[in-house]
Amino acid sequence: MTASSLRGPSDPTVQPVPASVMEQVDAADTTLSNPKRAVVALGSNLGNRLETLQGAIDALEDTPGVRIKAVSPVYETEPWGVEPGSQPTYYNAVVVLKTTLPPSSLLERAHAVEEAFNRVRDERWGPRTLDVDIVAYADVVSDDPQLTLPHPRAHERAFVLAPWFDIDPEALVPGRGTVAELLAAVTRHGVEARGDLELRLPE
Ligand SMILES: Nc1ncnc2c1ncn2[C@@H]1O[C@H](COP(=O)(O)OP(=O)(O)OP(=O)(O)O)[C@@H](O)[C@H]1O
Ligand SMILES: Nc1nc2c(c(=O)[nH]1)N=C(CO)CN2
Repeated sequence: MTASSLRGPSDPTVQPVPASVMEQVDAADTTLSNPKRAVVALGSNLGNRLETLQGAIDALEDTPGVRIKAVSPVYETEPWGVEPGSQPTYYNAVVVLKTTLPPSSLLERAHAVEEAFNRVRDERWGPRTLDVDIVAYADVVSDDPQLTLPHPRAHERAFVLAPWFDIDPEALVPGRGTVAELLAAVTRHGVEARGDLELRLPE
């Protein structure tokens, strides 16, 4: 549907469509014909971590309007933001995908995938079977607390930047700089590549 097909001035029973609604309709049209690139970070520190990360990748790929384009190596990482030794280590990975979903729908899907893997939300940065964060969506910058883009802490997390750099060394964090320079500025202590483990790109 285009803006002009909705406006139809010849029918007097048709109410004018507010400009804000038309902007949303046009934006959705543009997204549908022009898939956007998004970067999603995955983490798990409870249960079978590798199986859970693979399950999350497969579930994302099973989403209408989502195609996974690249899957990073697996990193084993010390829990960030909590007392050292207070939680099991994480497995972390990053995927790059193309999507026709708008950012809010991609987040909804991310939450549904977390729930499918029995994610419990209690304490902040508590241990979890699965965390699915939207790291970046095209070049969108937003401070909406429901969906802040890029992710407000991604630029300071080696467990996000290192796997992201591996699959897209030229990547930019909108408003922050290149992944390469951000990665050079953070400590990689406690962030180890697990070359013996592998996540598959869905077929
Ligand atoms: N870019 C984003 N990706 C995922 N969630 C986000 C994002 N920006 C804001 N949020 C909001 O953050 C809320 C808390 O998310 P979550 O429980 O995954 O946080 P967390 O993983 O414990 O911590 P962190 O946000 O530091 O990774 C979500 O309900 C979501 O609405
Ligand atoms: N190493 C590591 N630490 C974390 C992680 C994570 O994925 N990996 N996720 C968190 C909340 O999103 C908090 N701390």
